[in-house]
Amino acid sequence: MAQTYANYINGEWVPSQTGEVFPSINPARTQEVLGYFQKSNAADTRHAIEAAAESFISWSRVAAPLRGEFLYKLITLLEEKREELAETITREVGKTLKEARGEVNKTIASMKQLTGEVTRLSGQTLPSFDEQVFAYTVREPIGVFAIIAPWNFPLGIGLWKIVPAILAGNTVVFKPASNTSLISVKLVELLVEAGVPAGVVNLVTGPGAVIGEELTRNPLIKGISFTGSSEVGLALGKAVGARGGKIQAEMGGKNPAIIMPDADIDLAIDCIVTSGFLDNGQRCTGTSRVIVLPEVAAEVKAKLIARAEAIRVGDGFDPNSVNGPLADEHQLRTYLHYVQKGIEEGAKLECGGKRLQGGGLEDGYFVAPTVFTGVTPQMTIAQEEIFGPVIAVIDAGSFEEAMEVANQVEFGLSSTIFTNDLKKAFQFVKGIQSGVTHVNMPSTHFESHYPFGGKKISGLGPREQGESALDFYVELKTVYIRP
Ligand SMILES: NC(=O)C1=CN([C@@H]2O[C@H](COP(=O)(O)OP(=O)(O)OC[C@H]3O[C@@H](n4cnc5c(N)ncnc54)[C@H](OP(=O)(O)O)[C@@H]3O)[C@@H](O)[C@H]2O)C=CC1
Ligand SMILES: O=C(O)CCC(=O)C(=O)O
Repeated sequence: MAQTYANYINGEWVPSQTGEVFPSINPARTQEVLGYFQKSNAADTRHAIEAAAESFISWSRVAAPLRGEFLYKLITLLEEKREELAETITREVGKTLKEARGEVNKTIASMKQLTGEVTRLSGQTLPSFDEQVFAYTVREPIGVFAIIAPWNFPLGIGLWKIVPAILAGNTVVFKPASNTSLISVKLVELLVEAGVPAGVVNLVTGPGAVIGEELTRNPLIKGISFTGSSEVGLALGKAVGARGGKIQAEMGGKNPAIIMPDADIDLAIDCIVTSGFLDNGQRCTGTSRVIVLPEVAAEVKAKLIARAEAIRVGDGFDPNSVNGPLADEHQLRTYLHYVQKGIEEGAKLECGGKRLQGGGLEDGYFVAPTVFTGVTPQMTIAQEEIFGPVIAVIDAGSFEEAMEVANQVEFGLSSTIFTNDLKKAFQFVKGIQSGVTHVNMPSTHFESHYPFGGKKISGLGPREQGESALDFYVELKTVYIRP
């Protein structure tokens, strides 16, 4: 019988007032329950919010450099438990062990980047018009923040939201994605072991809509940092904004890759396979549209299809697997829905497009990497985020048309172009409507010391990561002093 895990409120592991639990399962073997978690309600959420509000009084008064002390211990713990954490991620999300190790490594890099931030909580001093007046700005903590994290990078995204929030002197209520509750409990255990005081980080597991409603309505919550679907993120932004709260939402993408006639095609294909198919395309920065110029269209299509067909899908612990299963049944249904949509709307299904169930894959959410050609920019599979291993290849007659197609979506997170023409590369960088962009690189490439976030419906609020990481969690105070 799998273990039952509690919520973490005010420094104690406590059950939900509902008395109910829900399972988190292994998407590679759906009968395997990894643990049972609290099915929390509004009252549990209020309990966590009130504990966080009480702790804010003392935590916000701790000198900023001292608040950062826990981070050194946290990094050591992440390094010591690297393999155990990666294995938990593979077991719960389905991604291969190699990808899971990559997530842990990126998380450590991101935490290292944040170590100096508490001593860089700088303001400005500017000369006043009055020579008797000394004026400056300070950055102050705000109160309790809600952290709502997704399942695709449960350790990384959870920590790169929680840690800046508390470094800045705030306290948090953390609501992880339900299907990654186990790794999220482990994440909170690490913060506790690293010495984060009681009440500073509070964990509430359970249904997003129920917990989300209380987090959105409760005036003690000063802001919400969210990563997930645009549908939920935009709704949260509207609701929390209506009562004067803050929102930072990192949402979906429909990221284009343009392939120019002069591109190194093999490099382009390598990058697109990495960014579009690995992790089953379950990345907000994943390439889902390949826009190709006529001179190289046939070569690109043939090579992309061959590479998609060669991807080996299996349990994430099998060293021969390149892709594991999709994260859950919802993802499987979404994938099958969009495949059907693509066929119905007249795109040509070149490969994949189906659930894989033979040879030991019977009991998991395994699917085949999928390529559609003959896709037009208006088709649903060219417009909506699929978040699965599906690439839509769109033909464009010229660079100008390719740019138009690339920008003809509601999303604006990441993008890439493959070309050796410097002029075209700069034209692309200038004209593309995305928060992150690349030249001759995968659209998923990401380094935690640069700001990260999207334009259009891909992002709301200040950027995460880099030197902007704490911006969302502080307010400026302007001080004028006449001694
Ligand atoms: N930008 C990104 O990195 C991500 C994008 N997505 C996109 O979203 C699609 C659906 O995935 P899904 O996991 O359902 O995404 P959601 O946006 O529904 O979930 C993301 C997080 O929000 C929580 N949540 C759900 N509903 C609410 C609500 N009403 N109020 C507050 N919080 C809520 C979820 O909790 P719970 O798990 O309990 O529902 C989870 O913690 C994917 O197919 C993909 O397109 C998904 C994940 C990450
Ligand atoms: O690449 C990463 O580390 C995670 C970025 C992210 O949030 C995503 O692509 O979903």
